[in-house]
Amino acid sequence: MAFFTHHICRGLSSSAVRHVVIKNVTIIGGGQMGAGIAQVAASTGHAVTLVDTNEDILKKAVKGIEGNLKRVVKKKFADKPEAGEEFLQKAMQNVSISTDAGSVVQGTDLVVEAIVENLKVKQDLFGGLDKLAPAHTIFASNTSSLSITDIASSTNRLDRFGGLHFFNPVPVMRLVEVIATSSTSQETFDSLLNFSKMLGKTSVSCKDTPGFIVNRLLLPYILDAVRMYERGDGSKEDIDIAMKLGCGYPMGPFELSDYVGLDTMKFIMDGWSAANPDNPMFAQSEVLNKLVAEGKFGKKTGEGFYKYK
Ligand SMILES: CCCCCCCC(=O)CC(=O)SCCNC(=O)CCNC(=O)[C@H](O)C(C)(C)COP(=O)(O)OP(=O)(O)OC[C@H]1O[C@@H](n2cnc3c(N)ncnc32)[C@H](O)[C@@H]1OP(=O)(O)O
Ligand SMILES: NC(=O)C1=CN([C@@H]2O[C@H](COP(=O)(O)OP(=O)(O)OC[C@H]3O[C@@H](n4cnc5c(N)ncnc54)[C@H](O)[C@@H]3O)[C@@H](O)[C@H]2O)C=CC1
Repeated sequence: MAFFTHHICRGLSSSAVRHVVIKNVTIIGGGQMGAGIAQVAASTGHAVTLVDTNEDILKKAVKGIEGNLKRVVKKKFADKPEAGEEFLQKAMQNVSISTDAGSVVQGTDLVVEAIVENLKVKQDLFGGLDKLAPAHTIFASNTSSLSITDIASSTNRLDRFGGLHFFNPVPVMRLVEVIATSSTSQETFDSLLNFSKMLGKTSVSCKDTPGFIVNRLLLPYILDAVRMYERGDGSKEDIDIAMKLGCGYPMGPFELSDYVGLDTMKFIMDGWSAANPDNPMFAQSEVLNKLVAEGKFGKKTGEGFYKYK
C-alpha cells in the first residue's frame, strides 16, 4: 500500500512536493550489500523482503543481520536490555525471505536491486518485474558503475526508476547517492531522498554519470594503486600503510578492494573498459585477472590480495 504525502521541501520555498511513503521494500540480492540494506531498512521500521536465487545465501544473510543487530543492541541498549530485546524482535519480524522475486513484488512500494554487477542480468530482472509490480512501485538499482538509464531501459516505468547507491558496510557508512536519470520524475526522486532519510542516511543528489560521485573518484585511485603494485613501485602492504597513515583512510586500496570484492571490481573494470576501449586506465590488470580466475574474490571467499582464513 502506498501513501502520498505533501510537504514543503526545504530550499524549494513554497512548492509542494509529493512523494511515495515507502513501507514495503523488496531487496533483491542477499549478498553483502543486499543484506546490509535489508538490515538498515528493517531496523528503521520497514517491512522488508530479501530475495536471492540461492536459499543458503538468504539463510546466511538473515543470520548475519541478527548477529549484527545483537551487537548493536548490546551496545545501544546496555542499560535497557528489555527495550533492546523488543527492538531486536521487531526488526527481525520485519524481515522475510524469498527466492521468487515475481511473487513478492506484488505488494511492494520499492524494489532495491543489489545483484551481480552485470547490465544484461540486471535488465532481465527488472524487465520481468516490471510486468508484475504494481504501477506505483518504484524501482532502484544499487549499481556501482552501470548507467541507471541503461538498466531502466528494460522497463516501461522510466519515470519511476532511479539509483540508490549505498556504501559498504551499509549499516556503518552514512552516505547514499540518489541518482536521477533524465526520465526520473521529481516525485520518484523525492521518494528516494525521503526513503534514504528514513534509513538515517545522508544523501547526495547525483546525475546518471559513470561512477556517480564517489566511484568516479575512487576507482581511478584504486586502479592506480594496482598499477603501482604491478610495476613493482611499492608492495601492497606499503601502499596500504601509506594511504592509511598518510591520508587517514580507514583502509588502504588493497584492503578496500578485498572488502568490496575483486569479482565486483573486475565487473566494473570490464564494463568501463568496453565503454572506453582506448582509455589505458581500464586496461586489463594481470594481477586482478589472476586472482579472480582463481576464485580469490577477497574477504568474502577468504582470500584476495590478502588471506583472511
Ligand atoms: C574497489 C573498486 C572501487 C569501488 C567500487 C565498488 C564499491 C562501491 O560501489 C561503493 C563502496 O561501498 S566503496 C567502499 C566504501 N567503504 C569504505 O571505504 C570502508 C572503509 N573501511 C571502514 O570504514 C572501516 O574499516 C570499517 C567500518 C569497515 C571497519 O571499521 P573498524 O576497523 O573501526 O572496525 P570495527 O571497530 O570492527 O568496526 C567499527 C564499527 O562498525 C561496525 N561494523 C564493522 N563492520 C560491520 C559490518 N560489516 N556490518 C555492520 N557493522 C559493522 C562495528 O560493529 C563497529 O560498530 P561500533 O562498535 O558501534 O562502533
Ligand atoms: N561490494 C560493494 O562494496 C558494493 C557493491 N555495490 C553493488 O551492489 C551490487 C551487489 O554487490 P555485492 O552485494 O557486493 O555482491 P554479492 O556478490 O555479495 O551479492 C550478489 C547477490 O546477488 C545474487 N543474485 C545474482 N543474480 C541474481 C538474480 N537474478 N536474482 C536474485 N539474486 C541474484 C547472488 O546470489 C548474490 O547473493 C552490485 O551491483 C555492486 O556493484 C554497490 C556498492 C558497494
